[in-house]
Formats: sequence, C-alpha cells, structure tokens
Amino acid sequence: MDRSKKPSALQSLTSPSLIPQAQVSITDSQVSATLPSRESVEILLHGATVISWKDASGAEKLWLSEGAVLDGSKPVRGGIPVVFPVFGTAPDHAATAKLPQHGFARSSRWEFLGKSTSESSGTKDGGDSSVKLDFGLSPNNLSEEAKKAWPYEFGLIFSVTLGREGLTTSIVVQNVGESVWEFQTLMHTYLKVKDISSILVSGLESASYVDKLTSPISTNMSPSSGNLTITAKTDRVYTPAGGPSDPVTVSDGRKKLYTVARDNLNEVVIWNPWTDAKTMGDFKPVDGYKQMICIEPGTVRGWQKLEAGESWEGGQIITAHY
Ligand SMILES: O=P(O)(O)OC[C@H]1O[C@H](O)[C@H](O)[C@@H](O)[C@@H]1O
Repeated sequence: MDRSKKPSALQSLTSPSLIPQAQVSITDSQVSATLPSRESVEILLHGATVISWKDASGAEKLWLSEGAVLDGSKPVRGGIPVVFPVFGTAPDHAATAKLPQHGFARSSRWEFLGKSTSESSGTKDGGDSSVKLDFGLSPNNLSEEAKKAWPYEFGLIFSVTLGREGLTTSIVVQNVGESVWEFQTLMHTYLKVKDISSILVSGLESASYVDKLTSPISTNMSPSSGNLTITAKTDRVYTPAGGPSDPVTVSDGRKKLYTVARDNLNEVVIWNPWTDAKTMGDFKPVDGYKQMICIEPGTVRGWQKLEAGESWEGGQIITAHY
C-alpha cells in the first residue's frame, strides 16, 4: 500500500509515535512509570512495594524512611507495603499463627505481569492518561519457610494504576486450591505531610474503632462530629460508619491534601509511631514521624473466607488535591 496516499486522519491514528505514551522502565529490582503529563510511580518487586508517587511537578506524595531497607532483606519502611494474609500477628488464629507480623506478601519478591494504558480524548494534550502495572504472587514465589507456615494454594494480583489525579492500588486474591482458607489484607500507605501537628483526618466520625494501644485492647466509638488530630502515638483500626464507600480525607488546616476512597475494604487503620519511631532501626530521621501519617485501608477485623475456586477484590483510590 502506498502510505503517502493514506488519509491524514487515519495516518495520525495509526502512528503511535505521535501519541504521547506512558514510559515504563523495568530493572531487575523495580518497575517505574511516568505519564506524558509527568506524574510518576516506582514499585519494587520486593513486596510489590510502591516506594514513590510524584505529581506532575515532581513533588513526592509518599513518605519513605531514609533508613528504609530496599534490598529485599526486610519489609520497606514507607511507601505502600502490601499486608497479606494476616494484619499484625494472630496467635489465636491457627492458620496464620506461624506467620511474621503483617504476613509474607511484603517480604516476598513479586513478578511483574505487565502494563496496560488508557488514553483520554478529552484533554488538550491527549495521550495516555493512566498506566496500570500488574504484579503477581503465588506459592512459587515464597520462601520455603513461608510456604510451610501458610500452606495454601493462592494467587494474588496487585495492580498499581497511576493517573493524573491520583493513584489506585488494588488486590485480587484467588483461592486456586481445593480447600477453603481465610485471609486479611491491607495497604499500609505512608502519606507524606509537611507537619503532623496541623493534620486533620475526616471521615471517621461515628466510626467504631479498636485502639491497639490500650491494654487490654479496647473497642470505642469516635465522636459524631469533628476531625481526628494526631498528637501522640496512634494505632487504631476504624470501621467507618458509612461502609467502604465512605472516603477518608486528610487536610492540612483548611487545605485538603488527600482523599482516600475504598473499594470493598471495610477498615482504615490510622498509625503514627510518634516518638517511638526511635525504637525502629529503619525509621529515619527519628523525627520523621512529623512528616507522615499512615492511612491504611484494609479488611482486618475478622477474616475473609475464600472457598475453593473463589476470588475476592479490594482496593484504594488516593486522590491528591495539591
Ligand atoms: O513495624 P511494622 O511491622 O511495619 O508495623 C507498623 C505498624 O503497622 C500497622 O499500622 C499496625 O497497626 C501497627 O501496630 C504497626 O506498628
């Protein structure tokens, strides 16, 4: 076919070089993506941990400890570690009792399964408006120790979708075996803030919460109005009153910073170690707790049961407003 005679409209549709595309780069240890509009994300294969999410101006949205260990020898302190199949430890839950804190997903090397992109026609510059990166984990990727401690047939797909306004992370949990098993999962998101003393968290009004810092651990009700402020060590598991469609908003004074919406994830853990940060060897600088707040959507009160052949999906959508 004589290409010079092709109608020009068709020519532009079929010339990929004319359409701005997301750039994805893959190394032995991580996958990074940048949109034509310059937002970017970096994910380590270790734990499928998102370690950076930047807006178009290059401003980082996630807190990552300067002491974070990124070589796969321990879970990453910061970013978005994936918690599965147990949140914390569950000594009384026989099936997960032998697992380390927060399970094995954040300590295992995941496989990169591939990328997909979507274009938006409405914007003036066109091109890719989002890029989705998929990561997989199955018993084949686990250490012998983890396989022995949790001998179930499972498949996980963790997807990270970078868009112009926000970041979505979602997880599909599949029971590919022949017996029923149960799990908990959570996205341990460390959001970066300028100064924790002016941070307000809304969306937790009238929520019941488990305070993990009382002894014994207590269940409480949050007030029906007013924002949550962080003025000391905080470790609470909230169940927002409006169900998983109730978003949580993080503001700096009157300026909205982030909205965290959830899909199928009933709970939101709010964590800040405060000055106990100094007891964690990988939390640097030690006063870094002033620049972070963990807003962790998950399903962690009780257990999700999966019958043989069943699958379950949940996720978070974080919108950055600044
Ligand atoms: O130190 P890690 O194992 O990463 O856990 C860090 C924190 O994770 C969650 O937020 C839990 O609610 C906390 O109890 C825990 O301290």
